Amino acid sequence: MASAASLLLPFPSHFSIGTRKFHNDAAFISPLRKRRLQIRASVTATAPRGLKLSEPEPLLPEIQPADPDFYRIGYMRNMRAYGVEFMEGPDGFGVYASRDVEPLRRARVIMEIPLELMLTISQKKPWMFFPDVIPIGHPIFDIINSTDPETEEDFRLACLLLYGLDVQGHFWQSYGDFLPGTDQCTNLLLASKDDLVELQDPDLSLRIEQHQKRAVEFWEKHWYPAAPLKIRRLARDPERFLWAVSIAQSRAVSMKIRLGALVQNTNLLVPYADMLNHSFQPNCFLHWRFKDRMLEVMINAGQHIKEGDEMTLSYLDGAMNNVLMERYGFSSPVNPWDVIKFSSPAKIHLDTFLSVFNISGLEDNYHHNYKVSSEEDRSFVDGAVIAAARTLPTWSEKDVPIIPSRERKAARELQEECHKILGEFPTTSQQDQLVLDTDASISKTRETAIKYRMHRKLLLEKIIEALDVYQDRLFF
Ligand SMILES: C[S@@+](CC[C@H](N)C(=O)[O-])C[C@H]1O[C@@H](n2cnc3c(N)ncnc32)[C@H](O)[C@@H]1O
Repeated sequence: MASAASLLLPFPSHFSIGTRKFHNDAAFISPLRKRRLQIRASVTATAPRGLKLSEPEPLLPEIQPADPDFYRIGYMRNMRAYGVEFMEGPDGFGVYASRDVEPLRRARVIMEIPLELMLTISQKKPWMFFPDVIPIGHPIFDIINSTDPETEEDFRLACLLLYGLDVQGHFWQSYGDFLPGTDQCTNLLLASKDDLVELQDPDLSLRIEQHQKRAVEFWEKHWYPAAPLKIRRLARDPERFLWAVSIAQSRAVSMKIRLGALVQNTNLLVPYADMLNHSFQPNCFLHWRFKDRMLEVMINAGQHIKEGDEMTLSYLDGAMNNVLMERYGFSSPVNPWDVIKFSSPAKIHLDTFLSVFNISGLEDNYHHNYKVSSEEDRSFVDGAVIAAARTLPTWSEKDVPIIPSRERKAARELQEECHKILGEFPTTSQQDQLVLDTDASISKTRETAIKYRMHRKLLLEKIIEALDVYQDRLFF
C-alpha cells in the first residue's frame, strides 16, 4: 500500500492500489524534460567535431523562436497528498486519513492536483481544453465539436478520456490502470437488460435503457466502419465507449475555474481526487486555487478526523437514490433525501416526531442532534430516520396539542402502507441480502442493482421501526 509519504506523484515506482495494477514500465519523463533531452541530443549531434568542453559555445548560433511545443506543454508538477492513503474499501477505492486531524478554524489541504494532470473541457463553446492535449486537426476534435453543448458533456469528456488513454506517454495512459474496468464499474450504462430487471424499479430501468441507447447511437454515428483509424482505435466496440461515458459520468466534477483573466465553467476529470467516495455528511470539499492552477481537496473547517476515517465529498446535494444510481451507480440505505410516496390520508405530528428523535433544523437541512441523544438513539437515528421525517405525511398547527390515540392510529396506518409497498416487491430485503452474500460470481452492475432495491426496502423497514418508537414515546 502506498504510504502518504510516497504520494509525491505522478509516478512512484510500483504504485499499486489493491487489486488495480499500475504499470510503470517506463520511467516517467515530463514533456519539458523530454524536450530538453531532445534539444541536448540535437546539439550533441550537430556539434562541430573536436569541440572541447572548455570552450563554451552558445547552444544555438542565433536567437530563434522556441519550439511551439514548449508553450503547449506548460510544465509538469506533481500531485501531493498530505496525511491520506488510497485504499480499497467496501465502496471500491477510497481515500482514508493516515493520521488524526484536530479540528481547525480554517479548512486544511489534503491533496493538491495540478491542472496539467487533469482532463478538462469548458462547458460552453468555443471548447477549451486545459491542458491542450488534442493536436489541431485531430478528428476527435470534430466529434467533440459536434456534441450538443447542453446535453452531451459526458460524451465530450469520454472522447477526451479515450484520446488521453491512447496518447503514448500521456499521464492518463498510466492513470487509466487505476480506473475501474468494465467489470468493476458500477455505472448502469454497462448493465445488461437482466441486471436492469433486478432493480425492481421499471422507471429507473427505462431511463437507464434510454441512456444506453443514446450512448450507443453516438458511438455508431462517429465510430462507423470507414471512420479514420485514429478514431476507430479509441473505442473499437460500443462497450468501450459506454465504459468511457460511465467513467466521465461517475468521476467528473463541474467547477467554475479561473485561469488568469479567464473564468469558465468547466468539466474536469481530476486524477486522485476522483478516488474520493460520496457521503451525505462529507468531511471534505474541492477548491480551485487559481494562482497556481491547482485543485485542492480540503478538510472542512472544524472537522475532527481520526486516523482511518474515510475522506469523502458530497457528489450531489439533495439527491435521491434513483438519481445517484442514474449517474454514479450507487445507492445508500441511509440516504436522508430518499422519498417514499405515501397515498394514505393519515398524518403524524411533525414537531413531535422530530423531538422524539432529537432532529432539528428546517426540512431541507434536518440534522440529528446526537449530543442530547441517548446511546441507544445515537445508533438508531441515521439518514433513514431523517428521510422518514422528511417523507412521512405530517401535520403541524401551532398550539394545537396532539391526541396520542389519533397519533398512534395515524402511525399504524402509515406502517400498514409501508408493509403494503414492501409486499409489492417480488423479493424481501433478506432474500436480496442472501443473493449478495451467496452469489460469488455476481457482476458489479447486478450487485449494484440488487443493493438499490434492497436499500429501498431497508428504508421502508426503518420507517416502520421509527413509527414503532414514535408510538412508544408519545406519552413521555
Ligand atoms: C468518483 S468514484 C470514487 C472512487 C471509486 N470508489 C473507485 O473505486 O475508483 C465514484 C464511484 O465510487 C463508488 N462510490 C462512491 N461513493 C459511494 C458510496 N457512498 N457508496 C457506494 N459506492 C460509492 C461508486 O461506484 C461511484 O461510481
